[in-house]
Amino acid sequence: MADDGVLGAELAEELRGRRIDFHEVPLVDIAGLLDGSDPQGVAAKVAEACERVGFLYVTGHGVSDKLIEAAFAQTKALFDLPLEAKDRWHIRHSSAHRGYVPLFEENTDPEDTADKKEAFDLGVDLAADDPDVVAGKPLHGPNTWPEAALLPAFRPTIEAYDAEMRRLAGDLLRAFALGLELPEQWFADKVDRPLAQLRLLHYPPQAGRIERRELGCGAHTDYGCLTILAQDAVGGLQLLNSAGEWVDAPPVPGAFVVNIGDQMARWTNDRFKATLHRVINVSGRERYSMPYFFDPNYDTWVETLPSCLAPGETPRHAPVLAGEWLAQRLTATFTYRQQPGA
Ligand SMILES: O=C(O)CCC(=O)C(=O)O
Ligand SMILES: [Fe+2]
Repeated sequence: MADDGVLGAELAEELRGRRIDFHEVPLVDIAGLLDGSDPQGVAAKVAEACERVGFLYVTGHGVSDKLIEAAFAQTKALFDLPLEAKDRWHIRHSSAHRGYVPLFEENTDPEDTADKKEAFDLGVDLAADDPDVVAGKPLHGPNTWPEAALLPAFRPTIEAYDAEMRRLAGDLLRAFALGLELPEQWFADKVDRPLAQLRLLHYPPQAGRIERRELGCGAHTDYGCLTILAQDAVGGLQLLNSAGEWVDAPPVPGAFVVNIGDQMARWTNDRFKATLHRVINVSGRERYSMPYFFDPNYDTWVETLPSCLAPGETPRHAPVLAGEWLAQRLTATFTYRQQPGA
């Protein structure tokens, strides 16, 4: 528990219906899914965690420690650059929501003022002549890359890490499908041109009494299918449990934090839970994290899965077009997207 006493009550109120029962975040080793020895057994554990908590730690994921460390090192090197350099890659210059996001640009919780974190946002790197890019499809386009002369290892390292995240997201979706009594590949054609976002995040240390406007990341649920988070050893991620208490999700060496986003909750009629979480860095140290948000293809309709409806039960959510949902959530939380002409 790391509650400052200022925030809990107010933030808990608006999400009362979504609170769930959990006292700790389960840890699931998914090696038996990856090597094919026990996909059903892994899927059952993953689904249980998604149903009860909406968050799990994942080990046995096959991503090398070296690659994770290298990606963190590049993340730190990027944020260590002077603001004038980072501002050249400001996200407002991108037609596809890619690039540098300064402190307080983003506001994940509309009850707050803004987030005390800086970010660098990447996505599926599409060429300028890609038909969807030419057609101006929202969120489709090229990444913004720092000049190679400044950070030579940044692009190759981050591209390698991004590829591993995409692979792992596909593996987790196979587990989700099996856990939801669907064919293992059920999600595959809905996510083969995904609106995946890799974000590199930096949270400066916070001290003293922390006001709502100065949370590292305000209370929110994620917007997509699933999130794979690498966090450094500093800590600061909290989840809201069923009793309205914020509980810590501390770093576990070698494990990713995986959580369910809004679209998977909608798909499953809330059988899989999109759980509120936030970040407050009271460690006195710089904190870095790398969440990978895996969202379906822009044109995928997310509507209640028949396998998630009991006889006589009706869907709780209207169908949404995945890309429109994501674009709306981003516009609601990023100041630059709300400017005229953005
Ligand atoms: O930095 C973290 O630990 C989590 C960040 C997060 O929840 C998000 O970016 O959606
Ligand atoms: Fe999040």
